[in-house]
Amino acid sequence: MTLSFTKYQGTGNDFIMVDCTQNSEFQLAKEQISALCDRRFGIGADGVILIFKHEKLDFIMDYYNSDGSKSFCGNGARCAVHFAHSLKLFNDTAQFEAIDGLHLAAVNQDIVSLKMNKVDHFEKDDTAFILDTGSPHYVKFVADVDHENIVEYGQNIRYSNKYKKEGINVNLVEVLEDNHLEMLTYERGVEDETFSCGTGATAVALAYALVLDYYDIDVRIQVKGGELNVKAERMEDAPTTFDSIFLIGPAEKVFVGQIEI
Ligand SMILES: N[C@@H](CCC[C@H](N)C(=O)O)C(=O)O
Repeated sequence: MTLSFTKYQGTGNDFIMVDCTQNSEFQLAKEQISALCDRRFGIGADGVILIFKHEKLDFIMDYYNSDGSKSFCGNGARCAVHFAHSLKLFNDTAQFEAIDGLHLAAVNQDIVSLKMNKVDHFEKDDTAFILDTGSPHYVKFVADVDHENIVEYGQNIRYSNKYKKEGINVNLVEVLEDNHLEMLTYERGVEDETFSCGTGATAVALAYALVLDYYDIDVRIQVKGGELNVKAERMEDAPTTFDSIFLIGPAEKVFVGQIEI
């Protein structure tokens, strides 16, 4: 069978998009997803996203990591919104369903602003923060990310007894200046460093607010593939709760193609 796809990237986190709006039964096996994402023998990507029609909303986003596992992906969602916009599934603002529930988003040229779901608790693991921003994240502040080996560090945490069953995404973050951070991410499901992680950037921004006791959050975050912006509000009467969380950044169509699967 010939599969038509569109390749996207959002700050270097890259995805294979498949328009399934005319084929609600379409699915890919785990082995097919891994083969498509393979950077030597396939198209190459961190994940695959299937876009389906929704009865009431603008679309459904079905995200798969490169190993075929499912989760929510913030950068993938921003790219999916840009792709759905190019398919004319909505005008300026979108409402769509993903694995973690409903999301709102807006497109302005190549910048996509994505509303993330409320985060109402966090945990500490020694000095690291554990937050679920649609996918689970381990956030550790370090003095200088340039001196860190994120793959080695990430694998040690992700495959530790505590996390090996469910897996966790691991982020190392350096504070460059007030409200300006730099981060590295090791992603479960890709099992490697990625150039960016949207749910990770969101977790990092919330952890930063917890450390500095900030309530009005507006943070710029340098990732390997560019820059993301996270805005959020921390509730004065419930300080472990964050709402009105927005992940903002570029999403770019890279190429279109067809491949035999
Ligand atoms: N790159 C993503 C996160 C993708 C999901 C993650 N690998 C997991 O399995 O939890 C993002 O931009 O959020």
